[in-house]
Amino acid sequence: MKMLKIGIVGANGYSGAELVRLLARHPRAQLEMLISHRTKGTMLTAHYPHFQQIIEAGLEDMVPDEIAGRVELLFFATPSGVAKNWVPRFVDKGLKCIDLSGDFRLDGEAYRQWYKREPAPQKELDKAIYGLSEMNADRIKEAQLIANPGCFPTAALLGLLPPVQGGFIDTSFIVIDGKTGVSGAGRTPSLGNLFTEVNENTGAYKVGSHQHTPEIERFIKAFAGKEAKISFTPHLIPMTRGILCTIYAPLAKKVTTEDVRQYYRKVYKGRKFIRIRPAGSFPSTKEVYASNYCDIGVHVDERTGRLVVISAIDNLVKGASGQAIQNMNLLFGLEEDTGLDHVPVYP
Ligand SMILES: NC(=O)C1=CN([C@@H]2O[C@H](COP(=O)(O)OP(=O)(O)OC[C@H]3O[C@@H](n4cnc5c(N)ncnc54)[C@H](OP(=O)(O)O)[C@@H]3O)[C@@H](O)[C@H]2O)C=CC1
Ligand SMILES: CC(=O)N[C@@H](CCC(=O)OP(=O)(O)O)C(=O)O
Repeated sequence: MKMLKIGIVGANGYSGAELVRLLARHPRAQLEMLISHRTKGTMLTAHYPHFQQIIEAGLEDMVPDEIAGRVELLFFATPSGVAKNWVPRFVDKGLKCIDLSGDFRLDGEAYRQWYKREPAPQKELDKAIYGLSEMNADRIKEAQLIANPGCFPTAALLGLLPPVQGGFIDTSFIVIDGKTGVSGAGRTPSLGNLFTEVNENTGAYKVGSHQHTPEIERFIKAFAGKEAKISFTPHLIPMTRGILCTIYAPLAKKVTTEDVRQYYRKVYKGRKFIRIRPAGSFPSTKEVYASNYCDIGVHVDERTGRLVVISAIDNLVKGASGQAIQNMNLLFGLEEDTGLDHVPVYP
């Protein structure tokens, strides 16, 4: 069996280490190069002893010519602003790249506005295919460069797109209340992620200015053909993993909860990682913990004339590294769930 030679840039960050964890048991993946920045030259197990006797590899420096000779697929699990500088030279050499950051998800002008830095070259932005696996599989299969979706956009779009596509809701007034675990902020230390700041505490952040707002609006338009105006507010929750989005939108026609639920089932028929909850059941983050599932519950509120959608994912798996591997599987003609068929960890 031919193994895929894989490199991971940012292998000692949380999403990089999650790629390592999942790929270590992927039947077609060979972890050929683990690359980092400040920690290059050290062993991965020096940072993550849980990999002892499983992945005993060193963290290497970013040397483009060497990488191009050793790997055929390169994941970037680096902060936004890094991949855009490196991806062009790998794409030119024919490598396939999957970027977990926001560098290739927006058009240049929106990136400049929301990320406050210069965008990637237009040639690469034009090449990038948005990796929302359940909605874009045909294009992902043909891609050379995949822009892996953000964690909140994954939960929000998988929850929102079916009722937008079905014409069930008015897209001019969508409210998304997002909640995230602290691992979403990565392993690089910061004041706001100290135990004392986060424990027994909950608050909103980046109100009206979160970089995932234009990403969600852009891909509602791309996948459902509708202009949308969303109000998205993220909240930091004292838990390690998980994203829960509670979405409210005015109904555009008279429907029952069962009508809407049946429509979701039709849209996601055959999609292994989407679980539509039965009547009266709504997801929580623990029910998808450490798995690639996205669980969705829906409710038509007849009193207010609004649709309420609740979607839950694990931010590091379906919200980042799991979906990136799902896209790798699509890209290399493998079954979509290869190496990802994990049962959620509960409790
Ligand atoms: N955490 C999450 O839940 C999610 C993360 N993402 C995205 O994934 C990316 C990584 O996030 P996360 O894992 O949380 O971040 P971390 O802070 O945990 O890790 C960042 C990694 O990037 C490396 N790095 C930093 N700067 C450079 C550079 N200039 N060149 C090469 N490597 C560099 C670091 O290496 P070193 O430590 O050696 O300097 C480290 O390995 C981000 O773009 C994030 O937005 C997307 C969805 C969800
Ligand atoms: C808890 C926390 O801080 N989460 C991060 C997750 C976003 C992320 O990972 O950034 P990009 O998708 O834009 O690359 C945030 O809300 O900014």
